[in-house]
Parts: sequence; structure tokens; C-alpha cells
Amino acid sequence: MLELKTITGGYGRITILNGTSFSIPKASITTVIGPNGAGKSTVFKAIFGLLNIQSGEILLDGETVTRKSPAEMIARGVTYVPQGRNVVPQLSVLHNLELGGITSKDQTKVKRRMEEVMDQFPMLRERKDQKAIELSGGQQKQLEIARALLLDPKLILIDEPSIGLSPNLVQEVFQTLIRLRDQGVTILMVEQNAKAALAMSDYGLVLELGQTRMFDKADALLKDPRVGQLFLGGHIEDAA
Ligand SMILES: Nc1ncnc2c1ncn2[C@@H]1O[C@H](COP(=O)(O)OP(=O)(O)OP(=O)(O)O)[C@@H](O)[C@H]1O
Repeated sequence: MLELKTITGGYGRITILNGTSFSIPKASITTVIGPNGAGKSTVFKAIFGLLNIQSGEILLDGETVTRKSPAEMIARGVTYVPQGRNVVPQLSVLHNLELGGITSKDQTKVKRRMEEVMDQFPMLRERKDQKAIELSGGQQKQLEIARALLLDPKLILIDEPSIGLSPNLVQEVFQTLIRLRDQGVTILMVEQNAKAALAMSDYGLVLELGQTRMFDKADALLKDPRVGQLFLGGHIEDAA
């Protein structure tokens, strides 16, 4: 569904992605893991048209989308949920949700989607008139995911959804992503919380120095001693 072919690119003159390649199938969850600074978030920026791509190709459903703008990627059914808190704190839950549909020319469809999305997230319907800041961290992440769903995306890029959340809330967010996958949405996620994320994923990708070091079924990566030692609580010296 999504394929990156030897992408190189970075910021100004600095190259961060050094020939990143991988492909992911439709209706799957893939988690990208790797050390700090490996270029995980930069991969998302490359896909979503926010990076200066020097060479390589990105294909979405077989069509070249390399260097398409974020607006074009949104029109093609891709959405990006960046790291951190991205709700507007003083706006109501409903207003925050509406922001997800602001670029659409079909506001009738957006209204219908608002209802469908609130059906999927009853907590948001219950709290629709409250300010977003009054939601818990996990609920705010749910609001961001719900907002990303307004345009009915087929691919969600989600960067560290579990950051700052308690284990229970992490599981809630992950369950939301699993439900979306089961509805046919493809999910590419970056996670520091590698063990928990791989445990709920279909595939895992290890990125190091802007290159794909490993790509495999998530359960195979979970069992792989190299991954265990490097990213799941072991030490780099042990893996050497
Ligand atoms: N806007 C930017 N301008 C210049 N350099 C940047 C910019 N954003 C990121 N970088 C650099 O690119 C490199 C890769 O950053 P990136 O955020 O992709 O890493 P990451 O693997 O997601 O790391 P982390 O796990 O720490 O979030 C880092 O060295 C970072 O300093």
C-alpha cells in the first residue's frame, strides 16, 4: 500500500535519511523503532511532504507521491498525527474535531463524518462541549486520532502516541488503533515504547542512521535477540 524506495533527504544540507526502503501492506499496523535521532519522525515528514527529498521514490497504492504537498497527501487519504499534544486547549472538543474537516470542500460529508466519528468515540460525544484542556492526556490523544479520521483516511502516520500516558491509557490508544486497522485503515507508527507497540503490531521496522536495518513480522522482531538487546531493555554492548 505504501512503499519507500531508497529515500534520501534531510534538513538543509544535512542528510538524515540515507536510502530508507520498506513497504507495508493495506490494513496493517507497522511500528518503527530505533535509537534517538535515527530519523523515525523524519520518515513521516518525508511521506507527508514536509521534507526536502533528495532522491528515491514514494509510492501510495502504486502511484508516485514523492514530494507531494501535505494538502495533496491529505487529498489522497493520508493523515499525520504528530508527536506531543496537538489539540487547541481552549477550544471545545467539538471545535477541535471540526478542525479536522476544515480543508474539505464537502462540508455535508464532514458533518456526517463528525457523527460517525463521535459514534466511534462516545467519550468525545459526552464531552463535546468541554474545553480540550479538560480532557486527560489519553483522551486528548483520542481526540487527535478522531480529528484525523474526519476525512476518512486510508493511511495514518502516528508519531509516539503513547508518550506521557499511563499504561492503561496507552492500552486504550493502542486498542483504538487496532480497531481502525480492523476497519481497513493502514497505520504506520513511531514508538519509543517498543515492546508494547510491537506486541500490538503486525510488522516492525528497525531504523538506524536513516536506513532500514530490519523489517519483519512484529512477533519475529520481539523474539529477535538483536532487537531485544538493543531496543527492549538490553545493552548495546551485549549485542556487539
Ligand atoms: N527541523 C529540523 N531541522 C534540522 N534538523 C532536524 C530537524 N528535525 C530533526 N532534525 C535532526 O534530524 C535527526 C533525526 O531526527 P528525528 O526526529 O527524525 O529522529 P527520531 O528517530 O524520530 O528521534 P527520537 O526518537 O529522538 O524522536 C536528528 O539528528 C535531529 O536533530
